Amino acid sequence: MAIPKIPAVDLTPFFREGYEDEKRKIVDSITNACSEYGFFQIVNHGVPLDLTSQALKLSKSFFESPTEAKLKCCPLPNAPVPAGYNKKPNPSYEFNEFLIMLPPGSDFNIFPADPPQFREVMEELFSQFLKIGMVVERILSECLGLPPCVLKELNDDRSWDFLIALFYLPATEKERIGANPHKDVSCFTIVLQDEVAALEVQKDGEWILIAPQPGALVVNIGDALQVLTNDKFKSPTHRVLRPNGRSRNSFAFFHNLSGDKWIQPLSQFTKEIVEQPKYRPFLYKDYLQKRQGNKSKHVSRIEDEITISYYAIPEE
Ligand SMILES: O=C(O)CCC(=O)C(=O)O
Ligand SMILES: [Fe+2]
Repeated sequence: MAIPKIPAVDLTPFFREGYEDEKRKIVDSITNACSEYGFFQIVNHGVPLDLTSQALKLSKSFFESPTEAKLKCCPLPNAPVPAGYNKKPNPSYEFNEFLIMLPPGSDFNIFPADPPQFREVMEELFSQFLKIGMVVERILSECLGLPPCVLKELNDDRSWDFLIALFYLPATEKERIGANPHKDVSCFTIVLQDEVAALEVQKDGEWILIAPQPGALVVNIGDALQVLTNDKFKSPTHRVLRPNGRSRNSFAFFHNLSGDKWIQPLSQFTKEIVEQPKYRPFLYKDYLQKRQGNKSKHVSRIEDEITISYYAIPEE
């Protein structure tokens, strides 16, 4: 069997005091993976595996439930993010259904009433993603050669993070795309995938599979970190192909910044190393809204979508 190109890194040392050499090795492998692919995988991340498998099972049975049951979970009209059940408009260029969740306790969250444990399991999964997100944030700061608290000090507001449960139908003869090639708006994203191989990252024009590994979580860099690091870590283009003969489900957790934050390349990646900033300052919320706008257009062409290059300063 071919060795997966994006293997999983064992985070155990980060949950212990000491082990400085081991931690440094992990930081090195993650730095390499981020520079090469913008993706890495983690195991022994502290998120309980019985929780991840229960959440995957519950989400699958929700998406397989009758349409009327799912439509009871439609987003509220005034929600800032369409929390609840969404299905791509038809005709559409992608084929997935998803359930958006805001942090536990948000008034906008809408969960199916049945089974009764659905809400509790998803809220617990959210809390676990928040926790591992903060560990990953520290590790990424170190990968960037910064003190571990830099990203937390820049933004400690976790209320803009959100979690999406995704469901992809099997491929048909005509349609194979589950999620179109895209880059995430987040600072970084953590993905829990089931055992179906479908997620791919683009590198040098080739699509590379993020092979599912038991117990692993996938992490990818998002646009916000690309801007903050002035392109030192780039947000990778990735896509999901619908599998043959079966459905796939996954969760994507977006570790964001506060929407009210103005973002621009940090001085550590510009002034301090005599580099010109590659992006002009912008309000993170502004970008989130523009990207949301891409999604809700009924007929959309990928070329027409707004991406992070909207804020790029043209090179002289
Ligand atoms: O389903 C997946 O594995 C990834 C989904 C994704 O890329 C996204 O929601 O941004
Ligand atoms: Fe994505």
